[in-house]
Amino acid sequence: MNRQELVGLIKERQSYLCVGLDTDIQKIPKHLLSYPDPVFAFNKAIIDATKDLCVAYKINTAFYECMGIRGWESLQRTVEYIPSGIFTIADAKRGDIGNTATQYAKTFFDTYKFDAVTVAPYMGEDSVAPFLSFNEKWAIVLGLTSNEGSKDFQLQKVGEEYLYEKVIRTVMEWGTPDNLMFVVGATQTAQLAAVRQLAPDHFFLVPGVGAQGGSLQEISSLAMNKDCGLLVNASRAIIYAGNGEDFATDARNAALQYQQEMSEYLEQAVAG
Ligand SMILES: O=C(O)c1cc(=O)[nH]c(=O)n1[C@@H]1O[C@H](COP(=O)(O)O)[C@@H](O)[C@H]1O
Repeated sequence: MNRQELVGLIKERQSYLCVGLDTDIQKIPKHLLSYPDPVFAFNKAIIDATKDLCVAYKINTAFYECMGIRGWESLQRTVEYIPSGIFTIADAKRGDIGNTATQYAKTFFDTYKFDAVTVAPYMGEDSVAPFLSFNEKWAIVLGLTSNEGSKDFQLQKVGEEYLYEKVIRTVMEWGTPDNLMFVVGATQTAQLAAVRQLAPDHFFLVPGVGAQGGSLQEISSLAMNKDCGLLVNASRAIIYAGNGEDFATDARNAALQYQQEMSEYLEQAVAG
């Protein structure tokens, strides 16, 4: 999916919600365990219940890889089930030397047909470049993450600036706002305005609302740009909103709350 299509989808749906399919077989409702592929059965119900409210789904590959071949099958069924026209993210946080990175890019873009992959930039340009060489595909590079450990490296000063600022500034030279996004954690309130100033045109994938306590209101007021420029992810707060027979209805209600709030912020941005 290209940028124009993504921006159009956000406008049409009045939503910048990304539903995170971090599907843990230990946490899904027990009645699904008798299905041939319980993880896919869960994801299918969540997708059916939320597909008109979100603009993206993020599949965190860890939750699938840990189940071996069965997990990869659930992942494939899930990504194929997501309606075309919705942005799909493989949250795989890959990063390796160039020829290996090329194989990772082929895995997620060619074999599984995702629109985007999350990429860890620690190994430098040759590890990121292969993800930027596919038409209408995206690398979503870790910029400033939502977790406590972001203090260990990302928020250390390198000369006058934080390491994360140096990373974002450098990585921006490798791609364009048409094929490169950054991960920016919703919990990083003090830094949100600075990150937006650093990368005014890029989309940010923003995890950390819901279970990690980040505020949708804050991220929206501090980091929205003229094209919205945000994909805000919530995983546990949506997919585990309920745990009974009607878990999908509970997930829909949680997603609807996010979407309604987002539509207000989009309106305010247009008005202001
Ligand atoms: O790249 C990510 O998606 C990511 C980056 C980050 O800084 N923080 C973060 O939580 N994530 C992912 O975003 C999701 C957050 O899940 P919830 O906290 O349940 O909404 C998980 O899949 C995390 O792996």
